[in-house]
Amino acid sequence: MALSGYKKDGRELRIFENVDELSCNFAEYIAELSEVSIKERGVFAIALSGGSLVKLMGKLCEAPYNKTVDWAKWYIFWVDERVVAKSHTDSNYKLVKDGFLSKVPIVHGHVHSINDSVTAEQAAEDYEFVIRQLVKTRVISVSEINDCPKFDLILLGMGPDGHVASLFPNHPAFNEKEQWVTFITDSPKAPPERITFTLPVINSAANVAVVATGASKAEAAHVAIDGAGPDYPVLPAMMVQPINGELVWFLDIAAASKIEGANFSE
Ligand SMILES: O=C1O[C@H](COP(=O)(O)O)[C@@H](O)[C@H](O)[C@H]1O
Repeated sequence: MALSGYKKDGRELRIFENVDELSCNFAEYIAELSEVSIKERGVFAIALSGGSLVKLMGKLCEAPYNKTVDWAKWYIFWVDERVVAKSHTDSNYKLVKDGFLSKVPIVHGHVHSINDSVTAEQAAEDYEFVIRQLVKTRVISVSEINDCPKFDLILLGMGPDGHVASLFPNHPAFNEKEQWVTFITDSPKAPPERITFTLPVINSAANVAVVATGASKAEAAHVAIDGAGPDYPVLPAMMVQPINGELVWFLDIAAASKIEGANFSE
């Protein structure tokens, strides 16, 4: 049960005493959205980030979800990826494969990872092409507002600097409005070469979750949720504002400790 769950400026904040409780609620949230989407559209198109998020999805691989979720209808994408071999320890694909995909029966052909044998620029172009084909066949829905893909769910982690996906503060990729998938070759966090969904794609999703745990994320969570002060750049995390979708932040107490008005009584 969340210590605190409330709406703030159109986004729902769910704050948990510890990561175990957060993980339980997070799994329930994903399973419920999967059920709704499969009922409405026959498929569930979910885009995952890497980082600490993947471990926090662990309960989905356990009972009851391993048996109750309709895994055959899931289509998997990556919100961002490091341009390294799929077997490399820095690969978000490898992280998700080892921590999630290898534990649930998702159809191999429904797993859409990047081409890791080309440049970052080409990988971004190829990945956008794949997504465009799947929008045409409506495996991925389309936004009613713009021509962007409308993923059923986008899962984002947040770095201590307030980055989401591979959109970093003060980096030009953060302002990309035309492409669905862009690339960077100078990521402030290693490895330098990455591809990433752009903000218009993230903000066109039907549902977006941002997950942040630990004290190192407290300042960025405060700035992203309460708004930037004069000393702060605009953080990518604060620009996550789905146009026509639902946004939920999942935080543990440590990450939520600086949020104004966060109420930790049950
Ligand atoms: O580099 C990345 O970092 C973010 C945040 O990672 P975390 O370990 O601090 O949660 C992650 O969401 C992104 O996918 C990844 O490429």
